[in-house]
Amino acid sequence: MLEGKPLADKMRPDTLQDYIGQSRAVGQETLLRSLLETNEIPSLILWGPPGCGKTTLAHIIANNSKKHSIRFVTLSATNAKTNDVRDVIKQAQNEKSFFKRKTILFIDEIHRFNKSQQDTFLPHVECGTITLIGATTENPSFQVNAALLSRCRVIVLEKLPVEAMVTILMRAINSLGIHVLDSSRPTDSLSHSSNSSSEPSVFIEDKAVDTLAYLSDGDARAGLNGLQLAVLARLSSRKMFCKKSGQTYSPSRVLITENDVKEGLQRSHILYDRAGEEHYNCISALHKSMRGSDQNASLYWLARMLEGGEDPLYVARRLVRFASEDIGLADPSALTQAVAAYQGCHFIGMPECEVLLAQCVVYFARAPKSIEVYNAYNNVKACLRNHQDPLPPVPLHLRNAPTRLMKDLGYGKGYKYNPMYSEPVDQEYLPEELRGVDFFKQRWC
Ligand SMILES: Nc1ncnc2c1ncn2[C@@H]1O[C@H](COP(=O)(O)OP(=O)(O)OP(=O)(O)O)[C@@H](O)[C@H]1O
Repeated sequence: MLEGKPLADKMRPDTLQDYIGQSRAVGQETLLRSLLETNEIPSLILWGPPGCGKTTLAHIIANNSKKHSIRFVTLSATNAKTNDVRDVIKQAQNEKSFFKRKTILFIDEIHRFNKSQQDTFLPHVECGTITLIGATTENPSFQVNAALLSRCRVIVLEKLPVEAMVTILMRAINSLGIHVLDSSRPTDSLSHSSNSSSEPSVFIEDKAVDTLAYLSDGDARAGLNGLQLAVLARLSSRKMFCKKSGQTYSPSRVLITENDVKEGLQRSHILYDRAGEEHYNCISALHKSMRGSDQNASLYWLARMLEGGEDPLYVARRLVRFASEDIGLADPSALTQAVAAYQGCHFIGMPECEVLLAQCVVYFARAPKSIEVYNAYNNVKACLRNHQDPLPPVPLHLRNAPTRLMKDLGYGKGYKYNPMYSEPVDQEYLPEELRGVDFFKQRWC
């Protein structure tokens, strides 16, 4: 549950029953609630502060619409182009005329579209080709075209109150299997709980939950991601190297305190999707920055991953690969550095191991680079894979001859044992048909 997507995305509710707070907008007696229940969705502008549930409400409407065969298309104004909007509208027109299917178009951060982009969908909202749902943190009176605004119902969502935040956090805490510790009975349940599994039991102080709910300032995403980072940070620093025994010791219980959640909250805006695209984008940026010998960029991408909750061992594994792939024989000790950094991370965990990785990353950015071995090895692989006939036999003189029969068959015959010669030995080591090839110079495709 803690791996992969940010917790806030995983906890996004699918139904109105699980949508907490916002009773003024979607409470039992509201017009919007009855429209949603009868699936008569008008064009809407959802206006509210970050993390209060605008996208979540759109997601609930989407879920409901799909049950009624209504298409739900999402675009984000941060990266969609006018042509993307035109494509959606064209398809909506086809769906409407050929299959009588309605289309709801959700535009996140609609205020980022300029006036002429917003004008693109105005006539199509007017004639009912699309139902528009726009989400914005900005006052729509200033950021949405007056003509478009007049065709949409504006729904004002409020900053989530502390009680709603507690409910949302508690739901996540329960689904993560975390136990809440009653601070009026200090460490009681912590010391009496038994745990036979290899996974540690995670506890959170009740006052840490209250503090997190309070400090999230009505932003459920910040609260949930802050919780996730606090738990991840505690779990990775759980492994301690026990100097006396020389072994890794992992306590079976982990306690999340008020300080942990405060720290998690401070970093919640940089939490990123550890299984998604961002994870691969960042590691690729790190790899390329080191390859380009840019020590500042290398450190930046490293910190962005670690601060975002990345597993330090994942980064360390990439460094081991980099040491050979990009530095290679230009500095063979790079591999030793990378393996040492990997082991160091394994012993001490986060946050202590971050400086080990930083040292290694800067070493690599500054190191001379050579892809000679990497290229040559790829050539050998290509040579083997492209070989049409059966692969050539191992030359007889290179074969081992542990039995009499093998000796009689000529195994090892004529082999020149190099240490016996004071001069370079003239001897072939490749199969006959490859004599003279140079994998370091020739290129195999
Ligand atoms: N009212 C709510 N009930 C339950 N969970 C909520 C609610 N509002 C937000 N959340 C949780 O917070 C996460 C973030 O909310 P959401 O993406 O809907 O915010 P938003 O208002 O669209 O924010 P932004 O403007 O930053 O995009 C959701 O994935 C969900 O887990």
